[in-house]
Amino acid sequence: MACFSATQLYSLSWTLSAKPRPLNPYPNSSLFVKCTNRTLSTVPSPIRCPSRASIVSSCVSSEIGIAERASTLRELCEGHVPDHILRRVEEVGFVAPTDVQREALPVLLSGHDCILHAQTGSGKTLAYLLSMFSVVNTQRSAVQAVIVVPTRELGMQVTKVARVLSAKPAEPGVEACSVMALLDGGMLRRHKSWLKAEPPTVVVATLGSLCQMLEKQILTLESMRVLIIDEVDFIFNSPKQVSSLRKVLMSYSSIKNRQTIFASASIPHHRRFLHDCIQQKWTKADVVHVHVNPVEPMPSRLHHRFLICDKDERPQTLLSLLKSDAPQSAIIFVGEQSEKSKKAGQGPPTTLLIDLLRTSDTGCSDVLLLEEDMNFNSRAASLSEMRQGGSYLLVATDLASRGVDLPETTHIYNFDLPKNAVDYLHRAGRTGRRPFSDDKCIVTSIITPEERFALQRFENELVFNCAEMVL
Ligand SMILES: Nc1ncnc2c1ncn2[C@@H]1O[C@H](COP(=O)(O)OP(=O)(O)OP(=O)(O)O)[C@@H](O)[C@H]1O
Repeated sequence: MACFSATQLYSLSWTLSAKPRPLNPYPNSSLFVKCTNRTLSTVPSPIRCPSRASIVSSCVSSEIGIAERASTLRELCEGHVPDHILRRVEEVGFVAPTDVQREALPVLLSGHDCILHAQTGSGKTLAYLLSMFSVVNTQRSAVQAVIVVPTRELGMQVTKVARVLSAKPAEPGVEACSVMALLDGGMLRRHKSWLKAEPPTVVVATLGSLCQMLEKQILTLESMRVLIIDEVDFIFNSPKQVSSLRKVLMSYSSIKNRQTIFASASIPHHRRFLHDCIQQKWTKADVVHVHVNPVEPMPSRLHHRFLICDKDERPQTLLSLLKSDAPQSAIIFVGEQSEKSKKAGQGPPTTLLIDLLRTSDTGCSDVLLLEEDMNFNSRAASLSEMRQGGSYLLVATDLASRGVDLPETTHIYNFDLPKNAVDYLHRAGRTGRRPFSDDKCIVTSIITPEERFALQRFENELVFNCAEMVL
């Protein structure tokens, strides 16, 4: 049987295949794939262990029954998730489950390891947080859950949602669940004392900071019940992060009573990933792949357009587009500055664009920037300004393309075309983030004639139609 290491797999440039793969390359592994059409397909289980497949299969089938009957999050979670958390979830306004929550929660709450694979903005965060709250014990003074995220921005967002849901309940005797954000750029010295003196129940961490704490043995994985890796494909594909992630997963694999959850809207070559999970013991062998909307990787309410112009006409084209669209709130994605342009002493393309937008009449008073080169405080300030409501134009690099939840965003503009289909999917997914809304959201790519072919490739890989527009 062919065997790939994760590094080999993820250093290859990934292409996202929307069609199910015709062959299972790993006939000896037991993979359980659960899709929205409620069919549970199990790839033939090992001859070595035939009974395990049937046990897991019947267990997951009965869970599907629960999901079919439940119309509220409470019905799905009652008996597993503490009541004060469920009340808080309802107060916040989450009553009906989204598709991924309906599909995944029965699997997660039964303790299975799980790969949550569903469209952007589909509510994967709430699914894994509810599952996490069902296993942690706030009476114990130990870190019992770690949520790994690729960026500080996503970490702050997840921490905020976790804290809102676990806010101190009114009833006496019920402990609030403490959540620590252990993120790059944070005050690690302060966190060290906090971890030693009064360990939080949950830690939301970027890999750099998490590994520092693990190496210094300020944090150990022994008391852990659940490890969640959000945007897992991004982390595996990041040369800076992949080796740390593999180390964490390897140490965690020796923990008894553990649950592992991976989440992303894109898991290219997911069968290989599942196989690696089992073979490398990142998950238990009965890991379930919850794959929602496998044939439609992007939300259908996104409308995709493109506009062709020469490279140096793009700034004026963008201004004309903004004038005609008059977006309430928009994100304009710009590519990273090339080495050539840096060496030539040119300013970063984001700064040039910001200057242009601030001096032009775009009808939008708040023009903000989010990119890697900014200091962490300025990055946080940009995000919090957008979250205060009102209208904004955000100029951003791909730093903003993963996980960032700004539900007010109605328009996405690709000022530079993303490098690949996966990046297109995540950029486009920064809009259309209200699960039960039919509001039209628009994704527009400004391309040169030579880039038309690349965009067409994205259309084929992600199964969507991009309509040409003229101004
Ligand atoms: N049951 C629900 N009812 C209403 N809104 C919900 C529900 N669950 C989640 N949401 C909202 O949906 C939005 C998207 O959720 P979330 O950020 O979890 O998406 P995601 O699946 O993680 O997306 P991405 O892959 O882009 O990170 C959030 O604004 C969240 O508050």
